[in-house]
Amino acid sequence: MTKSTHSPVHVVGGGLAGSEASWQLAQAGVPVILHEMRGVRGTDAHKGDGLAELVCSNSFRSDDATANAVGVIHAEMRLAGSLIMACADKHQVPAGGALAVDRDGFSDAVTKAIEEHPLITVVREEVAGLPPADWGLTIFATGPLTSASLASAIQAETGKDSLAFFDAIAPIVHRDSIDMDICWYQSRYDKVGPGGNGKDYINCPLDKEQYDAFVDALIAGDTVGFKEWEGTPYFDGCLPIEVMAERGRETLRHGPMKPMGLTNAHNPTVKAYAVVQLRQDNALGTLYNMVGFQTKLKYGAQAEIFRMIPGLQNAEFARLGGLHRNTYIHSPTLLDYTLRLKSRPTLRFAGQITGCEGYVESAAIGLLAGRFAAAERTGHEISTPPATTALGSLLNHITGGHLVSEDEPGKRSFQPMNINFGLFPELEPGSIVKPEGVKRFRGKDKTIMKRQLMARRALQDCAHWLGVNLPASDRARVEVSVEA
Ligand SMILES: Cc1cc2nc3c(=O)[nH]c(=O)nc-3n(C[C@H](O)[C@H](O)[C@H](O)COP(=O)(O)OP(=O)(O)OC[C@H]3O[C@@H](n4cnc5c(N)ncnc54)[C@H](O)[C@@H]3O)c2cc1C
Repeated sequence: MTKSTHSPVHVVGGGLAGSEASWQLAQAGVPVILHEMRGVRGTDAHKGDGLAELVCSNSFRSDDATANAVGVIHAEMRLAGSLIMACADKHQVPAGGALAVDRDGFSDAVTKAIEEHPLITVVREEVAGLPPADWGLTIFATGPLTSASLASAIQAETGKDSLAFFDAIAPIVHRDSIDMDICWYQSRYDKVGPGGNGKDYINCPLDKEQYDAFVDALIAGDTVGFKEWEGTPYFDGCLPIEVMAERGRETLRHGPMKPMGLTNAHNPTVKAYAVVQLRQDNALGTLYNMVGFQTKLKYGAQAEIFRMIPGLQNAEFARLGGLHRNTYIHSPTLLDYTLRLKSRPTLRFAGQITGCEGYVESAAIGLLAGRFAAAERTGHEISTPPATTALGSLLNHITGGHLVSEDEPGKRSFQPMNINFGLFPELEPGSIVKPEGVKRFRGKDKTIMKRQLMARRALQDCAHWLGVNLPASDRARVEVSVEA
């Protein structure tokens, strides 16, 4: 390892995040020792030894940087010199508007670039505990399938409740798609919690007929099974909603759908038979999660069944529910804004273990962790991305943009999340205006324009942050055009 006067940064895990973090460090002139256990020890999902192996689908999802949050984060990562995006672009296979890759070609390209970089040394070994003090700056990017011994060591450092082994994810809905002519704001028994005002929840009322139809649909809905190695992690407070429905018709009415302590603001004299509650999910108030609605229903079935709930008939889901094996830390309480562990600031976390979700998001957080560690190692001030960018929005979600809820003090309200426009700050009031010459400017057109404006703002702010010019390529296009 030559040509650098800096001491190395250690990166643990050579997946999407660890490879990207290593690349960013090395490109900034900082030597890296990358520890990857595959080669000596496998995981339950990876098949080979290549770096950045895609464990399931070969898609990086939408590549539309003009109106899709995933496309925007692709474009921002390209601006920041991402290795993962460069290799994905080089090994792209046809997939309509999505960016899909030849998985072996992609992983081989990442492995070659990392192994041939003069400042990176790859060591094939399991890191079974927290590093010795002489390692200095270290990034943990060991992913959703972090080895058991390392997970125990992280848990010992961060506390029993700070590491989750399963996602128990309730669906998250864009607030502006909820019909407030049917729903109303109210906390159960008007309870005022810390920072609340007695109106912290959105409530959706069901009468008996609607409730019965909903329970029937849940019981009949298609579900996804657990993989053999995942086990069946049902534990108290985390039963899938369809399993509760199967246990008895009234179970939900006495559980997550209980109507007690709530009065329908639109119809105060009629008591709802059951109520679905949604709780604010991000500090911006743009996203709401369906309380207690973790589920193993297939995605298509979820959207259809949850839109049966009065007020959610047009619901747009920022993410659907699930229950999966996934190791992740409670980042909002554990990490600072530059992804450092507060209790031990020489350690950073990156990738899915921080509570982001998806290949692209994991690589994006790896990119940030690598840049932050490089700045720290080279004695520069750490520059964080503006909150208006996709990178900044995701970082904000991970490190603190969530809410600590009233009745679940803190811990469980942080859920892994894909990038989506609900994580972006709202536009300036008055930004969305009917284009000249357009006769009908419907709600759908406004939503499209909002996304386009958020995408444009993100790319411009990201280019400014990085000190680069936006390329004139289609991918980084920022024009706004609303079709009516
Ligand atoms: C079964 C499954 C399917 C998924 N499918 C998709 C999908 O289709 N699309 C999508 O966008 N996302 C998917 N994900 C989610 C997620 O985006 C990916 O898991 C992604 O690879 C996460 O990137 P990462 O770099 O954080 O972790 P990984 O890519 O998993 O990389 C972590 C690396 O750390 C290594 N490691 C672990 N412990 C140690 C240790 N103690 N010492 C040294 N090395 C260690 C592992 O071998 C691995 O190479 C899936 C996740 C799982 C578990």
